[in-house]
Amino acid sequence: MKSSFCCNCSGSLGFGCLVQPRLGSTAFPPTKRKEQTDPDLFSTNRGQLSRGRNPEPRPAEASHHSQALATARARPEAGSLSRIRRLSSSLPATFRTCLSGRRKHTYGDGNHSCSSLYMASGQLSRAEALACSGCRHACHVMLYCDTNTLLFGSIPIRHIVLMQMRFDGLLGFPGGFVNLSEESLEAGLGRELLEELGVAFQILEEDHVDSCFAPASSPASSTSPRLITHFYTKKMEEGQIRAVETAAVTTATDHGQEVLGMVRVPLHSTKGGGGLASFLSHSFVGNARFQLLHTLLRLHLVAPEELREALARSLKIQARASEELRAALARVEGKTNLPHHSPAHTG
Ligand SMILES: O=c1[nH]cnc2c1ncn2[C@H]1C[C@H](O)[C@@H](COP(=O)(O)OP(=O)(O)O)O1
Repeated sequence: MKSSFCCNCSGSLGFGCLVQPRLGSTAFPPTKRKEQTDPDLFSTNRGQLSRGRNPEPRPAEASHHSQALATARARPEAGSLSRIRRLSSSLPATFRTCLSGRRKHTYGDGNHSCSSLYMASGQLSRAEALACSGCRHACHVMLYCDTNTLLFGSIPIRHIVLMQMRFDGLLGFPGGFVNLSEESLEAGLGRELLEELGVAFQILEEDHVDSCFAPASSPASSTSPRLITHFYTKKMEEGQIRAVETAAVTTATDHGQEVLGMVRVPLHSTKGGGGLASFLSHSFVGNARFQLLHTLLRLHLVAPEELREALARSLKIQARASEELRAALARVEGKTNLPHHSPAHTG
């Protein structure tokens, strides 16, 4: 998570080493990603100006520019970056602040946000994201593999998907902030992965899935530069995933500090309604839950109907948890019915 480039890893695990031998890190080469895509529950309309299934009214003066921008985004090759910049400079001032990264983005009735005004769910193309000089950038990756392992000898696990428990108690993907003045998105992500997982990865541009304006973490953060999160996926072999899990607790410099542990996402459902539903009811950092859900569908790791069911159960689990928390808080505040606290036993 921090930018120090220290690694005290053990020897190579046989996938080739991408860092200095003295670092002795495990390393994984790039993999060619051939992932299927399809229309899904969480359509992101990547690279388009459409605002999804519930379009909001668009100010008339913006529509001409928006159409031109849409065309530029739709054809990301051949000078589109400069074209997007040129077009954005001709946008009304309120629209320009969106692209320049400052979070002052109210328009008209004040209810629209940069992401909802003319971008679907805050989604933006890679070129547009890179053109945002005033934005901060963070990259995260979902590492996953297929598996034949059976839980309790009968429940197929099907896929291993890695996330991590962060220092702040939230679930997220490995990765972190990237400094675009010093490194590319992928190089920065590789640096973060080395720190957090103790493994050198070569993440490629073709592993990039989407870029998105992050939701504001608090009202107080409304004046700070906007954060764009870039999301990647990387399919690996099961042995490589196991090696990552081992390195993450043995050689990663961030282990026990910024990263409290790697976790596998349970994709199955137990008879009692646990598994994926329980996992989804936990707290996630930023838009990590959305990234997970979208990717599970996009890669066909979970069927849409299974996911719907898990989400419905998840809401019930959360409602129950809210009740428990409210009751616990009432007990703590009222200091009634608390378990009797006795001095430590001395034996
Ligand atoms: O998994 C994630 N998905 C989307 N956004 C994320 C995720 N993890 C963190 N974030 C957001 C919120 C954080 O403030 C920034 C930076 O990420 P982080 O991993 O905390 O960065 P450092 O390791 O401290 O560089 O991105």
